[in-house]
Amino acid sequence: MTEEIANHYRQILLALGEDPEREGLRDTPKRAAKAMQFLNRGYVQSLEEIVNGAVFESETDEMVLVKDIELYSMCEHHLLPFIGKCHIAYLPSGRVLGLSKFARIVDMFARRMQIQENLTRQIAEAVQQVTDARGVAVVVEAKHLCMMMRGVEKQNSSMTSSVMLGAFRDNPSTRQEFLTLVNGR
Ligand SMILES: Nc1nc2c(ncn2[C@@H]2O[C@H](COP(=O)(O)OP(=O)(O)OP(=O)(O)O)[C@@H](O)[C@H]2O)c(=O)[nH]1
Ligand SMILES: [Zn+2]
Repeated sequence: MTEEIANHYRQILLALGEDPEREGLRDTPKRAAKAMQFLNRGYVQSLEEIVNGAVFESETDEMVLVKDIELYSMCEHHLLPFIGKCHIAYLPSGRVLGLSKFARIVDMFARRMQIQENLTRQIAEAVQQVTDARGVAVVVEAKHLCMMMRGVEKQNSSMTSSVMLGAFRDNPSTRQEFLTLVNGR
């Protein structure tokens, strides 16, 4: 599979007028293929595998917030990166999720071709699924290279997307508490 992707990169370089056999580019198709596979490895992961049973019984029913999870994803329209942060909160109902697993869930969905809105929803639904929480809130803030280095060329714009499930959707004070915690840096 790496070899097949590398062959396509070789064709792209040729079509761009480059010489894929020149010294600096000789290994580039293979490197680029490996990099692209890495950036899309989320397709070959499953939620069960990454959570790996790290869901623990707990009496707590207070909001848990994991803030500033770094996020690197690929815009499915331009195959260019978008880069940002993800904040996840949930209201446990008898079970809590291992802390590192939030970052792993973010990565599993970010390492695919995405648009930010779908990524945000997939993260929220996965956390809901594994914790069976009373509510889940996810905010993603990201900068899209497709808007920065090409197209409209806006260097300072960023996009914020959110998904609120359960109590975060139904209860304005729960939602407000979350937004205050996220914005209070
Ligand atoms: N909603 C949303 N739009 C995105 C995301 N990533 C890229 N886009 C947008 O997808 C749109 C694709 O628009 P098109 O007009 O088909 O493509 P284009 O001609 O390359 O558009 P420009 O970027 O405006 O030059 C653009 O407006 C992008 O800014 C994302 O995560 N969410
Ligand atoms: Zn794009």
